[in-house]
Amino acid sequence: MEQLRRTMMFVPGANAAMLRDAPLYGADAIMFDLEDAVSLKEKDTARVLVYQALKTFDYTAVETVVRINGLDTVGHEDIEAMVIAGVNVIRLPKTETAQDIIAVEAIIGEMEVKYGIPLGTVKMMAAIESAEGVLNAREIAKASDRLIGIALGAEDYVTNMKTRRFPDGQELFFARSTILHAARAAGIAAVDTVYADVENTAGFQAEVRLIKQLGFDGKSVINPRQIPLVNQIYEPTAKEIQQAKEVIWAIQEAEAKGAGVIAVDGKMVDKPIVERAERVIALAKAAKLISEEDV
Ligand SMILES: CC(C)(COP(=O)(O)OP(=O)(O)OC[C@H]1O[C@@H](n2cnc3c(N)ncnc32)[C@H](O)[C@@H]1OP(=O)(O)O)[C@@H](O)C(=O)NCCC(=O)NCCSC(=O)C[C@@](O)(CC(=O)O)C(=O)O
Ligand SMILES: [Mg+2]
Repeated sequence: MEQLRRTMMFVPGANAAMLRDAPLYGADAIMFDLEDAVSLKEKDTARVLVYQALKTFDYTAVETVVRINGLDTVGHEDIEAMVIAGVNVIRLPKTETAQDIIAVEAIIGEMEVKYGIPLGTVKMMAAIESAEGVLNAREIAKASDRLIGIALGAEDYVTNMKTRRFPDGQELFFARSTILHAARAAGIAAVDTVYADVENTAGFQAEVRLIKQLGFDGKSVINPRQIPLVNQIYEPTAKEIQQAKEVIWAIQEAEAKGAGVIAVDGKMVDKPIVERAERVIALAKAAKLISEEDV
């Protein structure tokens, strides 16, 4: 079954109530934050709270991700606690080089051996948040078999680029395109950045439509209100599902007859079009819009 990564909700690690309620809002993944949403004096508290939350609450309906601190601060302690707690994915912020990934991977592996967890259980994500990271995106995306995706961290990125975020997102076009290409070349997910203005629904929807058009798998979000807005834009429509089914039925019929290229509704259907139709069906099944037996 296709793993949906339309919405990855940041949850500040030191906020106990948010940790408890986070799985109730329908995000595909919850990203517990030990990094920038946690003040320096709360780093240890947040680590303990997230550890306890992972051990106590029922997060089986979501993918669990923890954004750790860098290895130059308390990242090592974060990794150890999260591997024991059974997190699905560790996200490294501010990734600049493939070596950053290799260093974190080595610690995860060491912890899995130390605590008797099968090697390779804990997956990784890399957030790219600087010019250096964007320029190295290709090597970063291929640095480890544990990587399930790479993400853009645009607030840090625009700061590094000596600009700010604008409504049309032009300042992010190179970074988004580069990260997407790196992810696709490595066969992993591409996750877009947060949208800070929680009250601006129209601006948020416009950004989600743009990143879907570019090809991102989904977006990091910071507030439960943003989740249905993303999911709704990402969900295949009834018309798209019907068209996808017709393409698949037509190609199945053509193959049975030994035909090559065919037409559906006057439009040529070939291999890439069939692949896209199959993806629509896979996404519709993962979102439970149609049953597993359908098509
Ligand atoms: C934005 C706001 C303050 C608004 O507060 P408000 O109070 O107005 O929200 P309301 O809508 O009124 O809340 C209604 C109910 O939902 C609950 N609720 C809200 N948010 C929830 C949530 N996230 N998780 C669970 N529960 C939640 C709330 O507790 C309440 O529950 P209840 O009282 O029971 O009704 C709040 O959302 C919030 O703190 N967000 C997280 C911010 C954060 O994590 N930032 C760090 C990550 S970005 C970064 O670091 C940049 C980056 O690195 C990114 C990259 O790399 O991509 C880069 O460089 O770009
Ligand atoms: Mg950041």
